[in-house]
Amino acid sequence: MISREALLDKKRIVVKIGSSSLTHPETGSLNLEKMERLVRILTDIRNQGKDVILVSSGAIAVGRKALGLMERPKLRAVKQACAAVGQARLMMVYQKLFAEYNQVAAQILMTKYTMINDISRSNAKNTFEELFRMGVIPIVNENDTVSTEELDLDFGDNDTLSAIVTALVEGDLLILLSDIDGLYTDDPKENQDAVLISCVDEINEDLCSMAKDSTSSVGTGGMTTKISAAKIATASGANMVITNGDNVRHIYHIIEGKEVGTLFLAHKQNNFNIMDYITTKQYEK
Ligand SMILES: Nc1ncnc2c1ncn2[C@@H]1O[C@H](COP(=O)(O)OP(=O)(O)O)[C@@H](O)[C@H]1O
Ligand SMILES: N[C@@H](CCC(=O)OP(=O)(O)O)C(=O)O
Repeated sequence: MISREALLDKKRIVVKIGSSSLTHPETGSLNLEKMERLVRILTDIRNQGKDVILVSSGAIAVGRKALGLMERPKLRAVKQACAAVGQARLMMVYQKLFAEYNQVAAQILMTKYTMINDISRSNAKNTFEELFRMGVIPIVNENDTVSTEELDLDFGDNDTLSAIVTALVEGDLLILLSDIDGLYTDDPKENQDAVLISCVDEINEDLCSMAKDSTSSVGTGGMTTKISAAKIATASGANMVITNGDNVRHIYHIIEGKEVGTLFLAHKQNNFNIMDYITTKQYEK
């Protein structure tokens, strides 16, 4: 068994939480108790002297709920309108919760264009660094309201975005909080014989074929996008863990080197270039 001691003393940690972990499945409303525990733990980790980033989904789910839409929106303009309403509400809740612990939080909304353009990418990196110096916890999401799917200029999912952010800030640990314990040999919702994989050393085709899309009404990408995220994060030099967001204390357990979820081991590529992982029709021209 591979020791997880390598996860001890990680200095720069990115935590991503998905919409299905943030909301109650029965009603689609925010799970405030879970958010409260998450905020408390992130603040505590920040208090230990670590740099922390939260990548939070939920803008569309929260906006949808606020606007009373029963179905997941399909039309882009409706999705983008939901995100405009939901992002503001989400940040209002985060700001209130972080303020209870006297922790300053910031909002960073990114699009793929932020990464493609050298100046915006450099500005984003400098902003993250400055926020770390100031002891602030940045809360990141895709700028869904203006992201442009037509030109493949959107990330589309926050698993990939969180890995790109990890690479950008040279983070050393990415934790994906999901609605499931980790990567299984198949989607456990479809296959009862699926078995949890504890550690992944190499992301090969066999592994990719185990990861399926999401079947939830709020989640995006399922395990497919988490594998894409793992490729980026591990190549950039970060370890990545997928774990169940139901128990946010898993964040502590992971940092303590305990066996939780699925660990993807870092394999830093010497010539790692983040742009190799950001493909758009426009960029390829
Ligand atoms: N091999 C697999 N192992 C685990 N979960 C899988 C697998 N393939 C597909 N899934 C699905 O991925 C879902 C988690 O992704 P998603 O719905 O996007 O939520 P989130 O963004 O909150 O993580 C699981 O609930 C599960 O149904
Ligand atoms: N940016 C979108 C979420 C995109 C996404 O990847 O969602 P999820 O699968 O819930 O992490 C939003 O805030 O609604």
